[in-house]
Amino acid sequence: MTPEVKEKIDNLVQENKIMVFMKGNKLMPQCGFSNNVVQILNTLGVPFETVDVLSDQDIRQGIKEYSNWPTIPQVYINGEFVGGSDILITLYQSGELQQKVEVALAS
Ligand SMILES: N[C@@H](CCC(=O)N[C@@H](CS)C(=O)NCC(=O)O)C(=O)O
Ligand code: FES
Repeated sequence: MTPEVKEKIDNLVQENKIMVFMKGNKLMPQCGFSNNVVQILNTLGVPFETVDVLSDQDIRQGIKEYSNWPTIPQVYINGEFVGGSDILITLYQSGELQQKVEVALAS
């Protein structure tokens, strides 16, 4: 990943309390895994930003290196990598995601 791509990702995860790297966008997810994440965050009713990695190959590859995580989607909360679809589902079901989000939005 170039320094420019790293800086772009740094800015995205620092400027948005909940940042989602996904395929497609909120209104039209282009993959079921990305759709899972969007549906969970919509259900929680929290504000979140998204980046469509299908329209930015540098970010698509860069975010995997940045997070040391091989797949999309990737969710960041308060600048911290939380996980992909499976992890979000688990955290949502246990109530931990609500907690994390509340802490992040209050900070
Ligand atoms: N088990 C993963 C599923 C995500 C996944 O397998 N993503 C694949 C297919 S969308 C991926 O990102 N492949 C690499 C790529 O498309 O760049 C999760 O929990 O997020
Ligand atoms: S785009 Fe095929 S599984 Fe995500």
